[in-house]
Amino acid sequence: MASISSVPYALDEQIRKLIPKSKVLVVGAGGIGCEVLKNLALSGFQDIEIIDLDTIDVSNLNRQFLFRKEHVGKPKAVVARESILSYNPNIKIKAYHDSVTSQEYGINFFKRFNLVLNALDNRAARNHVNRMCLAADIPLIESGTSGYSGQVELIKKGVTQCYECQPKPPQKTFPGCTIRNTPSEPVHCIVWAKHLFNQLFGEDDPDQDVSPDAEDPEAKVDGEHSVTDTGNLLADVILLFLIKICLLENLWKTRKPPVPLSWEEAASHEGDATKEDENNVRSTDMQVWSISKCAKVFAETISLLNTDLAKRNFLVWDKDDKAAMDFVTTCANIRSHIFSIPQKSKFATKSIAGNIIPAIATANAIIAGLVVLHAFKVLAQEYEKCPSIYLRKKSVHSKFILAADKQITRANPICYVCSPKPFVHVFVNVEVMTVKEFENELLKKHLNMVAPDAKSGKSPEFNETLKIIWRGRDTTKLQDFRTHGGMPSGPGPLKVSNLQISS
Ligand SMILES: Nc1ncnc2c1ncn2[C@@H]1O[C@H](COP(=O)(O)OP(=O)(O)OP(=O)(O)O)[C@@H](O)[C@H]1O
Ligand SMILES: [Zn+2]
Repeated sequence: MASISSVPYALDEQIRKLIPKSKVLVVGAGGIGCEVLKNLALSGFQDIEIIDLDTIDVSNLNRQFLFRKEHVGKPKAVVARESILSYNPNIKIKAYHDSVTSQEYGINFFKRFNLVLNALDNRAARNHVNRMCLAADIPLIESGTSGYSGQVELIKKGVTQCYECQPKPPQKTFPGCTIRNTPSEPVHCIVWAKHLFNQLFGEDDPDQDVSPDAEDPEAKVDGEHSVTDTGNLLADVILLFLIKICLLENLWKTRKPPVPLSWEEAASHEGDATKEDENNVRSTDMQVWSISKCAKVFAETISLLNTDLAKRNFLVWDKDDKAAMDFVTTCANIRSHIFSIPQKSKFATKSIAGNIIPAIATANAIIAGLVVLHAFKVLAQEYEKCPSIYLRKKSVHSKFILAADKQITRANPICYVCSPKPFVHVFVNVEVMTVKEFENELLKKHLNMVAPDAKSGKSPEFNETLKIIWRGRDTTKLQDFRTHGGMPSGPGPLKVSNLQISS
């Protein structure tokens, strides 16, 4: 038998020497983040920082194994740090309970690390870290899972493509807080309605709790507010979820608050219904129902589902079951109306509801393992050995669940984020677009421009370099925007020196 000293090391000497000297930032301590942190600790990293904005929810416990029942309600980053220290008390590890998009975490914050590992669940935060790492020239390993699928990708300025080099399909998963507290799109209300169906009629699943999340760092509730027991399921549902959400005052400082809707109002309200047209021969499933119709169908469906439930232990949601689909359509539309979100037809709701994807612990573990294997190569600056790797469900065509690109993917030369001369050509109708809309719709929503170092005043390039060419038009409004438009120090890494606006 070979003695321990003769067993070869899994990692070569160069990497073994680099690991304890490297400083790593992990962004997100959720499903992938917990696995990544454990892998880092067990492979000898000595200097780690973690940032996560969320607190621990019961629904996280089945896969975010650094957290236990007694940690529910506590900040993920703080508890993750404590759990990692129990693996190895000698690690230097710092936790931030905050959003990585906050102005405190600007370019200078990122420059302190040798490597950044993303373990996030939303595109806005990913875009932000992408830009920060490009600006600070720090390698970033980007990762994500969606059900049984996943992906790991290296982003290194001047070597690989960046997170924003290619347009991405619409996002399919949503942060829990958005579903429970701050829906802004029809899909958020549809996911919520589906979870509510399971909570009322299905098997108990803490992952699908629809109660407003008072632990959301954006929210704050003063005291406990109990809801009177009306003995009426419909009224209970509306009261319980609406009163609570309206009480989370801090959520509504910068957003339009939800407007509670009583049962009486709902029964007579028309809402955003498709205009009734006597010549309209389209099926009712293709039309957006009025709120009064939603309320009527909702009440009928509840009684049907209750009768069904009396015969079985629980009901299983199925998009092809009429009552289940009527419940989700009407419930999602009533919630959308309350939150001033456009309503959807039953047909559109069905296609969205059929596409909702569960989180799979094993997929997170596999992806996190690959993240840390990539990290070793990045520390040795072997970037060419880090092509993107994809995890996918076993298919009839291939017995492999992992596939890697043949080589690293180079940057898109016209990427407006990472190309050496970023260029954005925007067409706007100056007769209708206001400066505020320009800022909110174009700069923030589409181009995702924020001012990360505004507080520290360390990224003044936006005002200096933004030149808007306003062909033959009155520029007064846009000059106002440049000087007082609320973007004091600009988008940090995204230089828009030759942004052109054409009417
Ligand atoms: N802007 C941000 N700054 C810091 N952390 C963030 C930010 N956006 C998201 N996160 C964190 O990224 C993590 C992503 O993990 P994960 O996808 O497992 O989400 P989750 O909310 O814990 O689980 P689920 O969405 O499945 O309920 C979460 O812990 C979330 O709080
Ligand atoms: Zn790019």
